[in-house]
Amino acid sequence: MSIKQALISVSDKSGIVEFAQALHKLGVTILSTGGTARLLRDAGVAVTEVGSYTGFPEMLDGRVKTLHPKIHAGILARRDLSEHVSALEKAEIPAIDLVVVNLYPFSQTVAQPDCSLEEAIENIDIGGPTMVRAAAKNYQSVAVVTDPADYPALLDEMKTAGGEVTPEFRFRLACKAFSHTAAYDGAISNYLTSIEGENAQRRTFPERLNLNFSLVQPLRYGENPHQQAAFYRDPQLVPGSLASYRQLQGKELSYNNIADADAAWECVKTFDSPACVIIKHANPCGVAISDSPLAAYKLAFATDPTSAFGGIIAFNRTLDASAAEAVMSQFVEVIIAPQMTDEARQMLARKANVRVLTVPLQAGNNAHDFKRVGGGLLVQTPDNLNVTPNQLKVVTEVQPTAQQLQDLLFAWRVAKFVKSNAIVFCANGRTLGVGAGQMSRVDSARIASIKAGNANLTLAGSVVASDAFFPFRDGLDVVVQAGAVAVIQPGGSVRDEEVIAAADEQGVAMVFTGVRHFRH
Ligand SMILES: NC(=O)c1ncn([C@@H]2O[C@H](COP(=O)(O)O)[C@@H](O)[C@H]2O)c1NC=O
Repeated sequence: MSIKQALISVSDKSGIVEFAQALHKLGVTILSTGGTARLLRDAGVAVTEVGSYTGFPEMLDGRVKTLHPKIHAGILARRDLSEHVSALEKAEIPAIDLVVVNLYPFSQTVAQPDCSLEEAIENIDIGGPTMVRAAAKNYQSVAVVTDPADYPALLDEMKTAGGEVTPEFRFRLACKAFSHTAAYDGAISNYLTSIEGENAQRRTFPERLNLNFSLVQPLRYGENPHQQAAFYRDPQLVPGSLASYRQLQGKELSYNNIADADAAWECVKTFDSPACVIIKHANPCGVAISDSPLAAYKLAFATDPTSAFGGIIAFNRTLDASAAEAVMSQFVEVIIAPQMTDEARQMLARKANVRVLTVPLQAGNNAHDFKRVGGGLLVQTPDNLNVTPNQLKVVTEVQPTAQQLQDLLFAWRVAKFVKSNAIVFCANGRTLGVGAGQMSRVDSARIASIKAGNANLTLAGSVVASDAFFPFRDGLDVVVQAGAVAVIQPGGSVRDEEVIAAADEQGVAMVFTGVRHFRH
């Protein structure tokens, strides 16, 4: 059936005038609430105010506007049931065929640091969700639009189908409407269960945590082929996050591709100089900074050419043709950069299967990290701490040189992205050997030095980072014997004295960060 009467009541008024004008041209009668009606009338659109339509003026500072049987019966009546149709006729209530509503901006209001509880409560929309839910429930007869982005598609449908909207489109709109009210109520619950005290102070973690993510795409499979998987993203896109990727070419991204691409992108983003990060199985197997993407790539690759095979490679600068050509000479699963030159894109296009992503280089962090455990969810704030040179404490007789200090900070940044226990040897802005994910720190130290040897890289004169303190001197002895002359670690072990003495005994410099970077 065609749309004859619409009710428009929106807080976000973007695009509403043009939309209402188009509806009016299509012969639709428009009902509207206070502010929306004023805006439409001023733009020359004929509207009937809800108060005069119901004969019941808005009251209680707008708390009651549309909450009236004439509105809700008009929305909820089933057009396929003669009893409903005749009940409307008997009560002289015209049907409402289209509901265009978006809600009071609750999330934006409570995001203000000085938002009071009273303000928050006043921004809980009551009449809006009631209409949205009514219209969505009755989607067989009513179309409901909660997102201005859907105005053009609705108009297109109406224009091509003589004022009608297809049942499929109405169903999709209804799904979106219920998701809209669910997210809205979730935000209210998160807020109310996180406040305490007279000043509505917010705790980081609400008593009820309502999460709201939207499907980007189902994935072919999960971590293994027998597992099903999908990728969801935060509807409030975090600036510069992997989820804002654009895929320029290549096969469909897999579950592991996305997880590794995230590790690569988060790591490469932390560097200011041109950097390249190569990830395998969630760990960096090569990281370097240099004066160009090509130079950084070559150094990163040389850390561990064997492991780099089939890696995920990220850059923090525009990928140019020379870097693209070099990367294409190895087997690579995913390439990520903020932009690509046209020449680089042509170069990459020669291997059509390689997945190529661009992600805007912006600073942004997830508010929370999540890890699922049996029957529960671990939630924490992200590890977005970066130590500065003045936070470092030299604990040995030998001081690090300026170059060593730079390399120690570089090694420390890399170690943050290596699974614990992490040991990272570096020199001159590049990794030389990475020991990752071992149950003992001393084994990680041995593995890192073995890997450097396998890649024909000398550790003589290198620096080394340990993501957490050395519990005994044995780990330190291994890295010093391998050639390290300066060490960065958090400190804080009960045996710090023993470890410092070991460093002094062997004439190496050691600095404490006072911060640990476990990563599991
Ligand atoms: N109280 C009601 O009956 C009611 N009916 C609609 N609203 C909301 O009022 C807003 C639009 O108001 P206005 O047209 O006055 O700018 C919309 O976000 C809509 O969801 C209401 N407001 C709050 O509950």
